Amino acid sequence: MSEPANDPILKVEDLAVHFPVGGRLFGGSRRFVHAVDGVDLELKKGECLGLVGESGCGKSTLALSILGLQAPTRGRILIEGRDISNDGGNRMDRARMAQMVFQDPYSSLNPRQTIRTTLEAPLRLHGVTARSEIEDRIADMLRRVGLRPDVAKRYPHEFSGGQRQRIGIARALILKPRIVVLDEPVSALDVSIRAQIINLLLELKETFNLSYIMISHDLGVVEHMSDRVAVMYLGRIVETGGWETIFTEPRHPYTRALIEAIPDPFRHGLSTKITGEIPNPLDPPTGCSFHPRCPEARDICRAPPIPDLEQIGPGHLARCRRVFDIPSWTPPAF
Ligand SMILES: Nc1ncnc2c1ncn2[C@@H]1O[C@H](COP(=O)(O)OP(=O)(O)OP(=O)(O)O)[C@@H](O)[C@H]1O
Repeated sequence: MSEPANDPILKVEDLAVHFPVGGRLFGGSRRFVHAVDGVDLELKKGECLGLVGESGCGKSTLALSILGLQAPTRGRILIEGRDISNDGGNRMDRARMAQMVFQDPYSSLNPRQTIRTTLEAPLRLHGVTARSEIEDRIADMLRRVGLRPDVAKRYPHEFSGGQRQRIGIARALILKPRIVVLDEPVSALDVSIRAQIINLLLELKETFNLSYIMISHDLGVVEHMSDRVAVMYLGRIVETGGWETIFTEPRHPYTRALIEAIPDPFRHGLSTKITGEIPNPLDPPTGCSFHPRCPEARDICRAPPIPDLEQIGPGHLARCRRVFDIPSWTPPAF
């Protein structure tokens, strides 16, 4: 993995996204889901940040805010130092800065459009109108993702899942964005071609000096791709650090449980399951929101307020009151 440069290309400061939901509390006040609740993070140039956590923890809402597709309730998003939190009028600029590769290559491409039309649309929208330039850029991008330029005249149904994901990657990169959000980019693909797509994404990151935010519930994929990892639970980051620190010395009991749940092929696909359900986000537990599922929870964990995200080592932060009291972690025996 290459050493990323130090400058942050993206800074997220105290970001919150609260969605109003049906029903009112006794007394008439509205109810809100706190999908993202006070997230701070930085993405350095050339870095891949893995964003992990179970379904419903707020990963997609955070990603959509970064892409400008979801207005924040509170906080700031700075791309290359510019606050873009509420500049909806600058969507065009934002599309040049940040793009997304979607999880499902089957539903993310329009079945009625040729690949050329799919790749041409963002170029035209951003003022590239000369036919020869459009042709050159489409052909170049298709080659970069490992496809022949003549596939441009074909339709999505003519391609396999892996080829469609290559087309999805070409669409995300055609405007030469600086940041790419990868939303579970290989989880819908055959296991046999996942490694090819992961390697392609790593190669393109170097070629175009991209910075990635990689969303996944699958820590196995994140381990391969990420320089740093942020673990989310119920709208908040509960642990963050370099990938090696997170995978070899996780300190938050939730991170440990996620790592222990990585399916291990040597154990015939068996893995430890995290016990209990994610709490109802409309009625979150007091104190540490993980305490009802945490094997290390004590009374102190149940008491308000919510624990802070505290530095526990170089570049390593965790949101756990018992972080220095709980036993050291032994990696699962493979
Ligand atoms: N538009 C919305 N209106 C109301 N609640 C929403 C909305 N979008 C998301 N939520 C809620 O916000 C919380 C976070 O959802 P989000 O989709 O961001 O989680 P996620 O971690 O990306 O999950 P997944 O991995 O399943 O995509 C969930 O409780 C979800 O039900």
